[in-house]
Amino acid sequence: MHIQMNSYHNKEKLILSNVSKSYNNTLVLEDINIKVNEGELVTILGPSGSGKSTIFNIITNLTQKDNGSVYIDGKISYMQQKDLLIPYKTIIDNVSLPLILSKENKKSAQEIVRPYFKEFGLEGYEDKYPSELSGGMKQRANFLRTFINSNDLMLLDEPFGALDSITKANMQKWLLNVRKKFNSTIILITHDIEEAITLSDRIYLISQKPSSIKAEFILEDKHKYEFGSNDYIKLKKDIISLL
Ligand SMILES: Nc1ncnc2c1ncn2[C@@H]1O[C@H](COP(=O)(O)OP(=O)(O)OP(=O)(O)O)[C@@H](O)[C@H]1O
Repeated sequence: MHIQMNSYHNKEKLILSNVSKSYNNTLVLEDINIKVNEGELVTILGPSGSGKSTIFNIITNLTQKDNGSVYIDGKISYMQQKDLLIPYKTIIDNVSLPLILSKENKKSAQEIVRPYFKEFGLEGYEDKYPSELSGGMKQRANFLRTFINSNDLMLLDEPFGALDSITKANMQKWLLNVRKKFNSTIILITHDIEEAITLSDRIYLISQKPSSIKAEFILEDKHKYEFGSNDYIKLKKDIISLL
């Protein structure tokens, strides 16, 4: 079980140095440099096809890099873009899966995950099936399963991409609260500029073909970037001008 409640130490949890990748002789990622500190929420922001998922696949070893190095301190969990809930298993069984895979018996796995259902807005849905949940709830269940696997270093690929704008806004607020409570380290992929500004401590802007990091934005004083503030509008303009 890897749920941790760390305090912020400014310790590096992930470093990608000069990572490059080609597919069929086409350079997709060129000299990617990314650093993530403990307790940070860092966003990789870029257009579709710019290689964002490939970065996550390299971090998790699903894809081999051609060059560069990857340093990881801790246990990674990965929430991929697609909904991976198993349709014929209940929500509690879906969420328990990482523990069962690490040899926990079903009953004790359920005892471990059950207390989190309230915090994740899933209370009362333990014994339902994925098809009985709304899109937002399914994503919270997906997120809880990822969190149960490890909240040490969470990789979230477009976690709210498929949601309507109201559900998305609620989920963003909810993620910020959960993240503050558990001090998780999170790297999140998005192509949504507003989402990146709302959620991030830091944003890496990735350009296209071949993809490299075009800019890094540090949002030191988060409350200055509240929706519609001068800093928010200026940052959005700066990002758009670079895309
Ligand atoms: N296994 C693969 N074989 C060949 N090409 C691939 C493979 N995986 C990704 N690519 C190509 O690499 C590029 C980057 O893909 P990737 O999925 O990483 O982008 P992305 O930024 O995550 O896009 P999206 O936001 O649409 O998911 C694309 O041009 C894609 O077609």
